[in-house]
Amino acid sequence: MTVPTPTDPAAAPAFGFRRIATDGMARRGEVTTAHGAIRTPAFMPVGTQATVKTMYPEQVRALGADILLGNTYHLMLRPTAERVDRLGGLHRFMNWPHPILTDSGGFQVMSLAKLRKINEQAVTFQSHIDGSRHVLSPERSLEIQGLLGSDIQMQLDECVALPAERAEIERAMRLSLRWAERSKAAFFGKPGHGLFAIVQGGDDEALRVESARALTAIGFHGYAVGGLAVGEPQDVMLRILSATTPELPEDRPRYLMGVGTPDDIVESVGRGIDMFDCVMPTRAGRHGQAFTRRGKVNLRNARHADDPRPIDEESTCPAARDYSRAYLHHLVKAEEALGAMLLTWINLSYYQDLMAGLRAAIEAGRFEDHKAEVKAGWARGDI
Ligand SMILES: Nc1nc2cc3nc(NCCc4ccc(C(=O)O)cc4)[nH]c3cc2c(=O)[nH]1
Repeated sequence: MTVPTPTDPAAAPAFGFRRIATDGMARRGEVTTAHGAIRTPAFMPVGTQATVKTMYPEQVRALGADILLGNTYHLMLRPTAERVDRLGGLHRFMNWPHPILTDSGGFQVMSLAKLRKINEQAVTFQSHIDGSRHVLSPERSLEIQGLLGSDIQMQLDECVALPAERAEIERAMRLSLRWAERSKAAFFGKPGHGLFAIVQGGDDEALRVESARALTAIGFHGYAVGGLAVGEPQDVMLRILSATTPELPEDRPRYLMGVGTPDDIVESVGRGIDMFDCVMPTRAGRHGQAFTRRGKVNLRNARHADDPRPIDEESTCPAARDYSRAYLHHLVKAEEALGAMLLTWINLSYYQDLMAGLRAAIEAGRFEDHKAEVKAGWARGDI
């Protein structure tokens, strides 16, 4: 790997987080990175294979996204981190000159790879693409994320699906703690680049508190809550958040991995979470589903076949304002690519509008009122 030449410290701002306002547990903040600032609460569109599927990066930026998520697992297999590095890094490669967070690969290995084995040293697995064998250690994961040029790098961890035996949850949580120590020791830390630890502990509050306190004692630029959105009901996720976020430093960003629905996001912001990522808006868009201020709309449903109304005439998003439901229904039924493009645009625009509304409400000290207004919109049902 090319040894990362430390950029001129004066050139890149230090990695940082500042709280602008708080309202109960909800926080309005800003993360600063080498590639720009992130307004929080923030939603990160998922760009797994160096693209937010069906979207131009300029479009993603225009709808208000400050940061994208990339995946170590996918990019190490194809086109490989070394090739992306030779081509100038992930920002250059995908023409996204703004912040990028990369997941460390552990979760994707467990959900995608074949013949995977985990031990103290590393995860070994076979590529789901061509069956080639790979080893992912805490150190190799950060080497890959450094080659990609990721602004926020995640520690390698072990996430267990729920429900699970307490002994299994504890084993994985402790392994993740030891891997957090190794990650901190291995992190190069170019100016403006941060390393986030990941809290594990399943649905066990005591293990979650132990993990959060231990990671805080080690010290990281930010803290993710992992091991959720893995099949547990929303009330379990929220109970775990309520037990975990108070144990994390108030002056560092908190990132809830893989979450979630608009309701998950609103409830989690109210429990002190600052950053989110989820494939839901993009994947649902490719499957004919639209997220709107008045809830979800399934454009595959025949009831839309003659409906001339746009999805949301008040939206600033051209895809939500300038195209009829009848047309979207037609495109989806005909499996036309434009259907996936327009619905992905609609969904990401809605998620960014949701985040912008939450940020403004926290600044105005009216988070609870705004939460009630947003939920009332979803309940209207006249979509
Ligand atoms: N390193 C690391 N990464 C994670 C990613 C996650 N992603 C999730 N959940 C995604 C849930 C998910 C999956 C699919 C869809 C859809 O098809 O719409 C929506 C949500 N939970 C997650 C937990 C972890 C974790 O502990 N550690």
